[in-house]
Amino acid sequence: MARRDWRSLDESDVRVRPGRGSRPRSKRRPAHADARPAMVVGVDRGRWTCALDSDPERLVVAMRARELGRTPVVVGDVVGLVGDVSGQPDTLARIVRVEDRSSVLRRTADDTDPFERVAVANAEQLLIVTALADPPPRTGFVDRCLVACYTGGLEPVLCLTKADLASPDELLAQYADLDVPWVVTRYDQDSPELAERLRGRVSALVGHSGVGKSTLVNRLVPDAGLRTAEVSAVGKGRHTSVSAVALPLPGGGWVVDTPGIRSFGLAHVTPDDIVAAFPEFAAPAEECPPGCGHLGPPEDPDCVLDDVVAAGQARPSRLESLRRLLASRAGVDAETGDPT
Ligand SMILES: Nc1nc2c(ncn2[C@@H]2O[C@H](COP(=O)(O)OP(=O)(O)OP(=O)(O)O)[C@@H](O)[C@H]2O)c(=O)[nH]1
Ligand SMILES: [Zn+2]
Repeated sequence: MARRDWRSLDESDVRVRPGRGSRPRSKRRPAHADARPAMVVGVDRGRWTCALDSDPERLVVAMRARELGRTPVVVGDVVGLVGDVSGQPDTLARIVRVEDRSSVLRRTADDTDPFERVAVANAEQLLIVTALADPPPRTGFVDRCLVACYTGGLEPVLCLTKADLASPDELLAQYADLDVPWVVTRYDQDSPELAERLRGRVSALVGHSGVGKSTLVNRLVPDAGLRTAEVSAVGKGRHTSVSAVALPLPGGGWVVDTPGIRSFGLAHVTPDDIVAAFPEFAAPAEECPPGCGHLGPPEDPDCVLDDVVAAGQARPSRLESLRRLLASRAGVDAETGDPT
């Protein structure tokens, strides 16, 4: 990446002209110092739709510059653009740099692509959309989302829909020990609380089919369908599965819808990555035998985390929650034993 090259310059790259003042001049200037910052809001077959200065009204279509090499560029990425950034029809800018990411969500490997790839970059929070009924909540799915958040650097938020059909109390009780923020919604009412939580931030949304995610997005983003068509293949009559699309919120901020993403890739996540999200267990876990999965007996009979609870240094329910997440990483629903 151009920016890395520039950062890695050392004294030998700087030439001081003798007798001409003391201003050092670098032999190589940072490539494309004039590149304009933009956020990627949609990706479709070798074309990236970007919002110049993160302004949803200034969309620019870009291709990747050859110098980027294989650096992946995904929705949410902050990129540097050069060339024609007018956004006029049939113009094409070039992406010359991708800024470091503050968070990542990986999609699971599937039949068409055996690798877990980053699907969304730089989202601050993940809205885990789950219906309270019809379809019934799947805690295995929620748990996998939580693990993806803890290891990808996002704040999780439980978004419980269809509150007109069932009470959230039972589900919330299961997550009380994890201190996950939550909002409850229903399609016949606005949720000022949710709007407030999303305002000015980049939030990814994930949920199974039928939980009411489209209903939610349509309520939050005026012209959501039109916007989606604009930045994806949908409007061109192609039937490609859209990986992710960033939609602007009227009050500022973005929601990143993730159609086609059913779950997140956790194959790269280790048990210790998950334990790190539990401060009271993270340090003691270092005393566990090498390779301990921290599940406790019978899988991990010498795991010390049980001792932490026995010594009164952590609540038993916290260890239960931690172990439920550890089990979800393995792709097995802790409740039903079914694959998630
Ligand atoms: N009772 C009730 N039904 C709802 C609510 N929100 C959505 N629904 C209904 O649930 C069904 C699914 O809603 P969608 O918004 O299409 O769900 P989705 O998650 O986007 O599902 P896909 O489009 O399949 O991805 C529709 O029939 C909605 O009318 C709600 O708050 N209460
Ligand atoms: Zn252990």
